[in-house]
Amino acid sequence: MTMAHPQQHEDAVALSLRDLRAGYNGRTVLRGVDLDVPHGTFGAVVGPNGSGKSTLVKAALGLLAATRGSARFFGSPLARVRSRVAYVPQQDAVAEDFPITAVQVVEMGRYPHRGWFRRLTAGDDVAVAEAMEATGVQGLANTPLDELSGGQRQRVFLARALAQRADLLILDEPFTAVDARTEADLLSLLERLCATGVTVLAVHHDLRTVRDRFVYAVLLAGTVVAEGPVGDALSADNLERAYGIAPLAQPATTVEA
Ligand SMILES: Nc1ncnc2c1ncn2[C@@H]1O[C@H](COP(=O)(O)OP(=O)(O)OP(=O)(O)O)[C@@H](O)[C@H]1O
Repeated sequence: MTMAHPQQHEDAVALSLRDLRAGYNGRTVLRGVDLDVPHGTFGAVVGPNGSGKSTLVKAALGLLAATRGSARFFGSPLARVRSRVAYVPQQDAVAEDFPITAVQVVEMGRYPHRGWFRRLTAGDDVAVAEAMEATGVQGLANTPLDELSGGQRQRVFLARALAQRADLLILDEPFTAVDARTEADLLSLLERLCATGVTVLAVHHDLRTVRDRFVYAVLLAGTVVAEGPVGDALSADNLERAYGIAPLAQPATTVEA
């Protein structure tokens, strides 16, 4: 029997996972995942390559069927609160030959509020324009997606999530294709969003950035090794348990996870 989600004030916990298990083709890659991501936190999911970070995100969002366990968002199944949860997929998951312009991608962020077949309102147009400005892609509005660089595309998908004005933003490796300056800009943007009460949960491989900039971390290695305030979750002991080495003690500035 799976553990029940504890009675929570619906806005205290943005994402709650209980005994989540998921995998591919009969192979389990994630098991026994219990997690409570506090609402309003700036959170990262870290762990070695293949530790199940993307799998966790996809299973939580129902993009991959969990083989056991459950996920709740703000105390409810995702279907009940879909407009409150935005997702920025890993860029290699985005079809490059999708015949669509940048602004059309960002407008998709409004569909959870409007439905697919309703015209966008003036309010939707404002949300789209603000999101494109915040991510610096307003000049690319009419450029086809397949003509954008990887970094530009990443900004456009972040703009789509911002346009949704969701309460929880889940991002899978949002900084992989962007340069250091853009990463710093986007991190600041996410921090500002967080300061307005939005929960951010980003899969991120750079442990130093996570330690320096994030507040909350989930450390994964096929299951949750640690979860909580960054300083506690990423303790030397926990990192050693997850990575088999003490990554932050290494001289390199980043550790691929
Ligand atoms: N579509 C898929 N089909 C089969 N196996 C998969 C699939 N996606 C991921 N896997 C496997 O599941 C395991 C976990 O993958 P996942 O992408 O969740 O790891 P990750 O922690 O996000 O890795 P990385 O840091 O390399 O992005 C890996 O062994 C991977 O090979």
